[in-house]
Amino acid sequence: MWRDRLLLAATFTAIFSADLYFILLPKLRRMGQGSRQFCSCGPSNISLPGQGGLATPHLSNWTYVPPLGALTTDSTGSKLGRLFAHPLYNIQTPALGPEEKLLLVEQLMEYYRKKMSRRVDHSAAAVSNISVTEHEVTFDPDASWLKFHLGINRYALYSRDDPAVPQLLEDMQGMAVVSADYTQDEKALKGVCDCTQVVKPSGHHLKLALKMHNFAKAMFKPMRQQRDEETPEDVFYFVDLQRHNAEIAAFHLDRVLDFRRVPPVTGRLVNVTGEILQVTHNEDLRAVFFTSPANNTCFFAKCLYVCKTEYAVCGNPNLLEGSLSAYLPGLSIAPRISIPNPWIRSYTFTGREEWEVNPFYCDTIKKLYPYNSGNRLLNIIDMSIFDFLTGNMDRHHYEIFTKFGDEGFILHLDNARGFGKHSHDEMSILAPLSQCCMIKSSTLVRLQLLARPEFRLSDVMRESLKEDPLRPILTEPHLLALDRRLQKVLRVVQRCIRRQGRDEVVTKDFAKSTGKPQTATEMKQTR
Ligand SMILES: Nc1ncnc2c1ncn2[C@@H]1O[C@H](COP(=O)(O)OP(=O)(O)OP(=O)(O)O)[C@@H](O)[C@H]1O
Ligand SMILES: [Mn+2]
Repeated sequence: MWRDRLLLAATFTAIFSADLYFILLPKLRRMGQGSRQFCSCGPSNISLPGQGGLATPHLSNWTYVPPLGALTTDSTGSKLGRLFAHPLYNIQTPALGPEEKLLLVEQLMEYYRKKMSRRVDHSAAAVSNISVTEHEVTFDPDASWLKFHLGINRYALYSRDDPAVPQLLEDMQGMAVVSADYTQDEKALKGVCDCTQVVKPSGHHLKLALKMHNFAKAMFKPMRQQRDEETPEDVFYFVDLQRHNAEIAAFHLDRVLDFRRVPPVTGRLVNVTGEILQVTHNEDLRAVFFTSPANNTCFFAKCLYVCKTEYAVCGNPNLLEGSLSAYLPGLSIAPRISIPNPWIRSYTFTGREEWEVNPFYCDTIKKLYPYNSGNRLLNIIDMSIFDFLTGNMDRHHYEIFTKFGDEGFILHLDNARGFGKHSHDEMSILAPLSQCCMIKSSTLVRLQLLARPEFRLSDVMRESLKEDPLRPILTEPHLLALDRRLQKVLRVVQRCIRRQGRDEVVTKDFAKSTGKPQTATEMKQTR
């Protein structure tokens, strides 16, 4: 009996020691290593992309800093908070030299001071013949939109913890609108569309530039479709409506993916009478306003095939939902060029582009400047993943800032044709990825993270979109489609790896561009 007890005690001690040695101790050691790995006290050795191209700097230069700001805290067990606190989302770029910033403070202030003085002259002249509500405009050098402009650098439009971004979203939601006008591209068009072509030249959509009382400017796209309406099957992507909620959701998705290539976008209820009709100096814009039989104030786009009143948008009776996208710095101070997407679609009923019929299309592209070196092709592939997730087939061009030359990031502007069909995944949008079989390592690890249940893409997007005043921005089926599509992206990558090997497919954020940065003229010649 006594011997039995001794035997039992000895057995338990042995089991406990084995457990301690083989399981608990290694676990503790791993935890210890883990906290050292991501500490802010020295160079990081995260097993992530290692080589660092120009648009993704070398990791040994990057340091982990604890998350900052309301967007990144995790006091309530939020998945988004945990995502943004993850080491992958806290790798800081090295200190930026003046050449790596888009704008210099003095240059920007001077530019806007001049613009302000011109505005005073203009409004004084304009009041004489039309009754426009004149609002006070004040130039605030500390305004969030100026801080956003000043934060743009060669890596992204804003940094993760930049407090100017949430501030800018808040300002765009609540500030008084002091003027409204057509956007530049719409003015260039002067309401004319060539209807012999299926594709309009540009910008026949209802979109306006709104200016706030602190001189902030935003592009307004009104609501044209209910959240739960799906694009009918027989509608071509190029005649599909633009969706204000797609613009908003795309900004959030781009931030969740950590690209930061979409300017900040927020939803807002706009008073079409008080904040557009009564503050515009543009006679053409005033002329497209009318009152509907239901006594709602409406306006329509001045273009041949959407100028009819049945295509108008109406307030209820004055309030209308829309997206507001923060303007980028003007082209005269921060020039950008627009480059045709190599995977452009034909924009006709019958046409086929080469990429649709030639499975080796990418081999040709890889040899062509500027896709033959640097990050450009990988950035196009990032963009195709982004567009596939939203279902946007309308990426005919992309824009880059000329200042950063070939190594600059690609702007993801105009996302309004995404989120049209939740029940369909348009695999052809992924053609750059599936045909080139290349992906940045940094993009892949983030996608893998977002596929895990603890960070599930639909969950972090649902949470992020709750911050918008027009919530809910996406219906549940659209949110769930994001998870399904993410799995499809990962499957395409897996297939590539199986065929070609990991080293060929997963690019360690790419080698440096071999050539010197090109001038704008050189770049234009290649278009
Ligand atoms: N946030 C922004 N700041 C500054 N310019 C912008 C911004 N968003 C868009 N633009 C400019 O306005 C142009 C038209 O915008 P957008 O593409 O969103 O409208 P669109 O009606 O779909 O035009 P298009 O038919 O040319 O695609 C863009 O190509 C871009 O140059
Ligand atoms: Mn467009």
